[in-house]
Amino acid sequence: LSAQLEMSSEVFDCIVIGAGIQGSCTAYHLAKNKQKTLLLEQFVLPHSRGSSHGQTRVIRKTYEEDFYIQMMHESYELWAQLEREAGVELYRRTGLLVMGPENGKGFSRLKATMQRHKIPTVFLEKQEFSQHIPNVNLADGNGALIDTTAGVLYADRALRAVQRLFQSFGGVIKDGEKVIDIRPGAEVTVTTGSGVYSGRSLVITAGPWANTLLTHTGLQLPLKVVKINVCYWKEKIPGTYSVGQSFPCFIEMEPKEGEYDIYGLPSNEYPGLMKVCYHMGSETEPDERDKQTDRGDIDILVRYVTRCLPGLVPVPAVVESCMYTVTPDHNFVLDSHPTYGNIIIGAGFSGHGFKFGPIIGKLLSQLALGQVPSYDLSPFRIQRFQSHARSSL
Ligand SMILES: Cc1cc2nc3c(=O)[nH]c(=O)nc-3n(C[C@H](O)[C@H](O)[C@H](O)COP(=O)(O)OP(=O)(O)OC[C@H]3O[C@@H](n4cnc5c(N)ncnc54)[C@H](O)[C@@H]3O)c2cc1C
Ligand SMILES: O=C(O)[C@@H]1CCCCN1
Repeated sequence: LSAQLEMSSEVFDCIVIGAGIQGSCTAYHLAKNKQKTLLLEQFVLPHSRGSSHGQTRVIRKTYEEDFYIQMMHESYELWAQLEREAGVELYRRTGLLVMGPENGKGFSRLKATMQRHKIPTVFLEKQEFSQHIPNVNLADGNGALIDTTAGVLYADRALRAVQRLFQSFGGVIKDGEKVIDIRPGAEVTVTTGSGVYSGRSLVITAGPWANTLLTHTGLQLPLKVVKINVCYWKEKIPGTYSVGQSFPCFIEMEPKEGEYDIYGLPSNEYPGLMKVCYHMGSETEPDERDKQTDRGDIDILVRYVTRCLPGLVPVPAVVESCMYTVTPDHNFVLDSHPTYGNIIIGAGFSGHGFKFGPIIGKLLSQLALGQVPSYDLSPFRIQRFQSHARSSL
């Protein structure tokens, strides 16, 4: 068999494993910087088995942490640049409505951060809420604000555009090639089902499969993979919550129905259906995703839709599947390997990484090139997990 393997004699400047949004954006930045780059993907592209598929994602600056807001300023610029380079629309501005307990820690912190960073925000008083946002019930004691710069990213379209641009800069994509071995060294050797490749540096952006690949490098991260039921709900009157009616995306912080946020996007990609999801799911093996049939999150959503979104039929009409790879603090992992400096890791995007794709790609490419990253990456270091045994998840 080994004689049949393609023994690549050329050495790449960099090999990227995983063609989700993070790996594709990293490969794009590397190729644009004239690095000879190979992007390896286990499945035939496009596929819907990881975390980056589906039509839409929320983009927002609405974060409690300063470091995410700072990165999002540049990420918006980089998305706009990608739109220009690819000649396609990737972003649609809708605004983002955030509702949460007025005096709760999360909502107060969010409000303060938005004001401090001067993000264009409208604060809605209880009495004017229904005039601005019809067909939504604001819970007693909840405050509401709108980040007017937020919107929707066309995810599938964005992924294709970034991969195409990467190829236009001379990058090589090999899909349907699962990496089965990694040999660290000054030149890292990567073996797939049909080839052996070497690179001066390696970036691992394998989404839910991060720990499977990291096994080959003697490292395990405290990551929990969960299956998300992506629920679409039918509008009783078509268009009630539609992007055409200027209905915004929304996040309900600390909902009465569950421990985690509930969020939604205006009806758009499937006319007459609005996407409303729970920001957590049940643990799964990435290769056996659909063995996970827990519907506890859907029960939470049914109660929420009944209480807050009276214009929707409170039974999901369409349920798609996606996975989150969650770290204990829900912050990303952006770091070099603790033992092998030329192996770079982007992982644990915890269900909120898509909007950061272009800036994460830039940061991971800087790490791969041995450059000083343009943001302080201390919130994303592997070292922060030292006190976390895997079992503490
Ligand atoms: C339902 C849902 C809603 C979300 N909503 C938002 C949102 O509104 N806004 C937002 O910003 N983010 C959101 N996110 C999060 C965002 O989509 C993810 O953070 C992001 O897609 C993660 O990308 P990734 O490249 O790390 O992972 P992935 O897309 O999973 O990519 C990893 C790739 O690596 C490949 N791979 C793995 N192992 C190997 C191997 N051995 N050999 C070769 N290839 C391999 C996989 O096949 C896969 O293609 C959401 C996620 C989900 C699931
Ligand atoms: O990243 C986001 O914006 C979405 C909505 C909120 C929860 C996480 N996923």
